[in-house]
Amino acid sequence: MDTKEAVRLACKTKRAALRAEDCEQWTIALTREIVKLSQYKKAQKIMLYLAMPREANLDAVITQALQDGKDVYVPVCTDKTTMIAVRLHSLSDVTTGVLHIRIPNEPYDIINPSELDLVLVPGAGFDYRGGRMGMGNGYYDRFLSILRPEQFIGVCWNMQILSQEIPMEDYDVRMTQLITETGLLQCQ
Ligand SMILES: Nc1nc2c(c(=O)[nH]1)N(C=O)[C@@H](CNc1ccc(C(=O)N[C@@H](CCC(=O)O)C(=O)O)cc1)CN2
Ligand SMILES: Nc1ncnc2c1ncn2[C@@H]1O[C@H](COP(=O)(O)OP(=O)(O)OP(=O)(O)O)[C@@H](O)[C@H]1O
Repeated sequence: MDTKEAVRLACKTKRAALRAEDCEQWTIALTREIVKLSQYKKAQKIMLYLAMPREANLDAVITQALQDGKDVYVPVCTDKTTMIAVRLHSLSDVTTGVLHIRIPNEPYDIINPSELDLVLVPGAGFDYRGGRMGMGNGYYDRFLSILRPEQFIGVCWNMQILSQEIPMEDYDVRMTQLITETGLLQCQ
């Protein structure tokens, strides 16, 4: 079996090779799939993420959620192991963080993770059993460890779901559901 780092590199390489035009098309379908989810409709406090290039993009979902009057939160990494959820009032009220990801401008309005109704979780790759390959710092594993599985859904492009199982450690948090541009998938 491949090592976790080999799988991570393969996932990141495959994502980096995607065409921007394909990602734009998929974003339209992904947005539609997310906003029709009952979990999305029911959620008042929702954590999304500000996508990196080629990553499943949620900007249109964020715009919709703000319009729907939901409280929107996005991740901010404050050190090598800690990630906090910070309120976002507008997609234009952001700056670029050290990881070259957009983050909200300070001052931060931070929410306790347990108060979130729904967390949409990014990943470099997922498998059909809900295994997740992240960016390698364990930020989401720590963040999600105190939440119930119904509170979070993995988000990626359909081509990022691997047929091989992602190597998982004890601390890795499994998804029970994945959402892609082709729809919702219940993990086995
Ligand atoms: N959009 C998004 N935000 C997120 C995550 C994510 O996966 N996606 N994260 C999920 O945990 C956290 C950030 N984790 C990250 C960990 C490592 C790298 C990283 O290594 N990036 C570049 C190098 C950094 C740079 O550009 O200087 C790389 O891929 O080589 C990026 C994000 C929180 N925010
Ligand atoms: N709950 C936890 N408690 C302590 N350490 C953890 C925990 N979860 C993960 N780690 C540490 O984080 C490191 C990275 O984990 P992993 O490779 O699974 O990250 P990832 O899920 O891919 O990254 P991310 O969540 O940041 O996208 C591991 O070496 C592990 O030691």
